[in-house]
Amino acid sequence: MTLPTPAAAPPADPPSFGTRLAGAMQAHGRLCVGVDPHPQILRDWGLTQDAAGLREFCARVLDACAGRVGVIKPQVAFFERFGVAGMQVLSELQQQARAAGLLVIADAKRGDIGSTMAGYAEAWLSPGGDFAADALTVSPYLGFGSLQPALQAAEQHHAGLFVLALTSNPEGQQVQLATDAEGVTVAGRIAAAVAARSTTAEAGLGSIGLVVGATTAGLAAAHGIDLSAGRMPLLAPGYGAQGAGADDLRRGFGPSYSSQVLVNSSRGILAAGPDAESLTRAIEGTLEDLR
Ligand SMILES: O=c1ccn([C@@H]2O[C@H](COP(=O)(O)O)[C@@H](O)[C@H]2O)c(=O)[nH]1
Repeated sequence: MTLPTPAAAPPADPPSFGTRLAGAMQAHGRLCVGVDPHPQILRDWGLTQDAAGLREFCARVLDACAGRVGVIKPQVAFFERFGVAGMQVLSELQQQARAAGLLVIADAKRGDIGSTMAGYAEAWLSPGGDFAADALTVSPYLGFGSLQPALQAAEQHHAGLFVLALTSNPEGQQVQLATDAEGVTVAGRIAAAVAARSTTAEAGLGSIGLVVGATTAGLAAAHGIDLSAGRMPLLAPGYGAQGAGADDLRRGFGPSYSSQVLVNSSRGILAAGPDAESLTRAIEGTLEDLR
């Protein structure tokens, strides 16, 4: 008699992005290093303006980040400018970073009508895809509802989204602080919509968060925007090169700072390179400043 082969146990679901992010922040602090290979930074680092220069830049940044920070945020624009070869380097960076235990937030700021949004979500969030990331930045300015396919994909793939709410650039306020008939700002409506979607079922943080600038966080309270609802992760660019300091972050985010805020610094860290020791010192000094 042949015995039936026992059914293999289904693979366990990975923890949600919010759980992974909370763990990474607990282990390594609240710094996200921005991987922004600006033309000037490649020049300053003595690297060529091509895919080879880009690849060397990424290898050095990755070496400095692995084991020291929990999260990196490649700026897709600076890879895209080198065409297919640049995007190949981005794909390699994302895969190597994730294999080294870093979370990767792809800063691609995607946003389109729903049917097209599904294509973007598949490209950036499907596990096994060339550009698979832990989380993606998205723009809600075609209407929050247009992000529905990305919200679904994030849930299906245990990934995260950071929805632009109150961006770090001053020009953003013309749109983001405009008010509707009830006097509620556009950013406030987006924050409320994200908070309603944020799932905190596992531990710590939700998986759908907001981008709120380190330079603009103070405007949230001034305009009645609740950033603490739903324990949304808050990605805060604008620290360092754009002028905001740790005091601005603490004041601007108030009680949300200690539990929800992941601070991005790109040029502020990269300006210390290419010397590995100086890069490491910049990362460690920034981690200390943000503690
Ligand atoms: O509101 C936003 C959203 C995204 N960014 C991006 O973050 C980095 C900031 O770089 P720094 O060199 O630290 O200023 C960059 O990739 C931006 O595109 C942002 O600045 N503000």
